[in-house]
Order: sequence, then C-alpha cells, then structure tokens
Amino acid sequence: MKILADENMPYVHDLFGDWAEIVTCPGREMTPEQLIDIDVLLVRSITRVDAALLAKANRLRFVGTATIGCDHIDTSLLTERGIAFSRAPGCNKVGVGDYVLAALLKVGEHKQWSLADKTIAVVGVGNTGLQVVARAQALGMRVWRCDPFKAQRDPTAFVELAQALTADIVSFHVPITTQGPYPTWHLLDKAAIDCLHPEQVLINACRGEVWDNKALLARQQRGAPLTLVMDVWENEPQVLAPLVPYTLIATPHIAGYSLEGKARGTYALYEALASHYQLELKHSLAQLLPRADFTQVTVNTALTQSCIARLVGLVYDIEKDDARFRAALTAPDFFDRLRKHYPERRELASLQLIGASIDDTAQTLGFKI
Ligand SMILES: NC(=O)C1=CN([C@@H]2O[C@H](COP(=O)(O)OP(=O)(O)OC[C@H]3O[C@@H](n4cnc5c(N)ncnc54)[C@H](O)[C@@H]3O)[C@@H](O)[C@H]2O)C=CC1
Ligand SMILES: O=C(O)C(=O)[C@H](O)COP(=O)(O)O
Repeated sequence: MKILADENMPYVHDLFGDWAEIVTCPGREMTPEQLIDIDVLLVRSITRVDAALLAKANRLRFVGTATIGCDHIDTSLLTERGIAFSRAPGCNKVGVGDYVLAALLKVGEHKQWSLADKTIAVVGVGNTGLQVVARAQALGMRVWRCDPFKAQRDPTAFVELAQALTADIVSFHVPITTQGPYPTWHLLDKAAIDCLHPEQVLINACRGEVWDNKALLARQQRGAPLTLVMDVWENEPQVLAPLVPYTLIATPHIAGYSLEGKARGTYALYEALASHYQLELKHSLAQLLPRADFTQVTVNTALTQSCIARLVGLVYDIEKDDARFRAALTAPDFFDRLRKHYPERRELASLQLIGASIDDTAQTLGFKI
C-alpha cells in the first residue's frame, strides 16, 4: 500500500509505517502527479481534495482528513468515484476549548471584567461549542446557546442569532456552509457588524469566512472598535493585515493545535484505515504522547478568575501566540510558517490540580483533578 500524507500530520510514520510505504509533502503543495499510484491520501485542512487534485489518481481507494472541518473535501466526488472517506470529528475540540478559555481570561484582564458578571453567546453548539459552554459556565458566566439545527429539537434551550449578537461576548463555532437553511458564510455580515455595540467582544475560532473581514475592518476604522479575538481569517493563508492592529488577540488558525488534538486526528484515520482494510491495530493513542513537562500543581488559594488565569498560563500562554503572529505578520509565508513550526502545546488536562479549593469546577475548566 502507498500513502501520501501531509508532512504536518504527526505520528504518520509511527502509526502507518507497518502497513504502507509513506510519502509526505507540504499540504498546500500537493499535485495531481503526486497522486499517481497512491492508494491512500491523508490530509489536513489546507489541501483541497477536488477533481483537479484527483485528476491522475489512478489507484486511490481511501481519503482521510485528520481535522474536524471537511469543507476542503469534495465528498460527493469521492462517493461518485467509490473512494472511501473518513474524518476526525471532535479530535481537537479540547484544544479549541482551551484556546477560548485562555482568550476569555485575557479579555477579562484587558477590560477589567469580572467574567462571572458577563453573558457569552456560543454560536454553533456542537463538539467545540460545547467545550466553550462548559468552560464559560465554570467561570460563572451566563451562557446563551445559538444553534438553529439543535433548536428544532429543544427550542427553549436556544436563542436566535439576533439575540446572541447582543451578548457581551459572542464566540463562533460553526462549520462553513453556503447551502441549506442556515448558511454560515458571512453569518456575521456588514449589517450585523454595524449593529454591534463597542463594548462587545467577538471570538472566531471556527472558519474565517464566517465573518465579513472587510466590513469588520471598516467598522473598526470608523472608531469605537469592537474587541476581537481572531484565530481564523478570510482567505487564509492571506490575512487582511490592516485588521490585525484592531484585534486584541490574533493567531494563525491554531486554536485546535494541541499535541493531543493532532494525535487524535491522525489516530482517528489510523482506526478508520484499519477498519477499511481489515487490518489489526498495533498502537494505542496513549503510547504516542510524551509526558508533559510538568503534571501536577498544588493550589493553596481560592479558584478565582485571576488564579484560573495564572493556572491556564502555566499550560497555554495565548499571548505568546499573539506576539509571534504580530512579529511575523510582514514576513513572506508567515501564516503557514507559524503553523508548521508551532511549539508543542499540551491540553489543560495534562496538568493535575490538587488542593482544598479544587473541585469539579477545575475539571470543567479542562484541568485534571
Ligand atoms: N480554529 C481551529 O483550529 C478549529 C476550527 N474548527 C472549525 O470549527 C467548526 C465547528 O467544529 P465542531 O464544533 O467540532 O463541529 P460540529 O459539527 O460538532 O458542530 C457545529 C455546530 O454548528 C451548528 N450550526 C451549523 N450552522 C449553524 C448556524 N448557521 N448557526 C448556528 N449554529 C450552526 C450545527 O448544528 C452544529 O451543532 C468546524 O467545522 C471547523 O470548521 C474546528 C476545529 C479547530
Ligand atoms: O480541525 C479543523 O477543522 C481545523 O481547523 C484544524 O485545526 C486545522 O488544522 P490544519 O488542518 O490546517 O493543520
């Protein structure tokens, strides 16, 4: 068996090496020629798997993406051509939850807000959105859920988008869609942006095209700017550079980039391929991951907002990601470079908290207890 894989997919050789010859290359540069005689294609979100890429794929039987989103895959084409497809739902949802928690704490510090007095609206309440709901509740925040698909089953538990957009903080966790009853392309469009109040905070850790970036820039330049946390951008890897100075936190699509999340993504494809070809699994996910640098902390104080911020900072320092982004902004290929050389980041669950004040709240925030 011959596998072509994105070079930024960790653990490919450890997991698939017994079964196949493996070739890797940069995900954004895969060519139709590279797919000649390839049986299995393993990608991440930056490879467009479409008719053009598959034009010379004479032997392709399986395509897998080690990501949650699959908007980069022409799944109808794969079905038409009888090529099996697998993805990794939820693989990096914890990383996204950790990222948004770190962002909320930074917003709290910046605006001198007690987050427990604030309302957050979570738009899109699936795997990643639910991680944010849990962490925000653990911070004592009031949480509004907005998800018209889920609202069909339980309308009283959800708010409409119009109400969600009045919350102190609005965090977006939807897939990018252009069809269907509730498309998300420019869900936050010019009209919605122009209705927002300058005290409001917006977080985007899903897909850049969910916000109209140009309309947002125009709004920020008019004065009384919104507070923005942007992990994703329209037209990645290009970034609307003039928008960056108007953000509180700017990062290069790394919200889900925990080591655990990436490993889970590759492992999901390992399981799917084993099932497709009836192969025996020889490796466990736990074996793959190295020990975290530090694994236990004794907390001798109450779990206040500032204490939580210090604890989160021990594991994940979002400000460093933001600083690297701003420092690199003008360099060629900066976006992909930052992602390729992203430092190892562990999930909050790699750190166990002990102490009299540590209870379920710490676990809901993401830590191990
Ligand atoms: N920045 C990053 O590193 C990452 C970004 N993502 C992005 O986040 C997206 C969401 O991920 P998950 O939560 O795991 O997906 P999911 O499929 O579990 O949940 C998405 C939710 O959005 C809801 N939804 C769809 N259209 C909506 C609309 N118009 N308004 C409100 N809700 C709507 C769906 O009903 C669903 O409950 C992914 O599709 C991916 O594009 C995912 C992982 C990492
Ligand atoms: O899983 C998703 O969906 C994501 O957005 C990934 O975190 C993106 O990572 P790459 O595929 O771009 O490495």
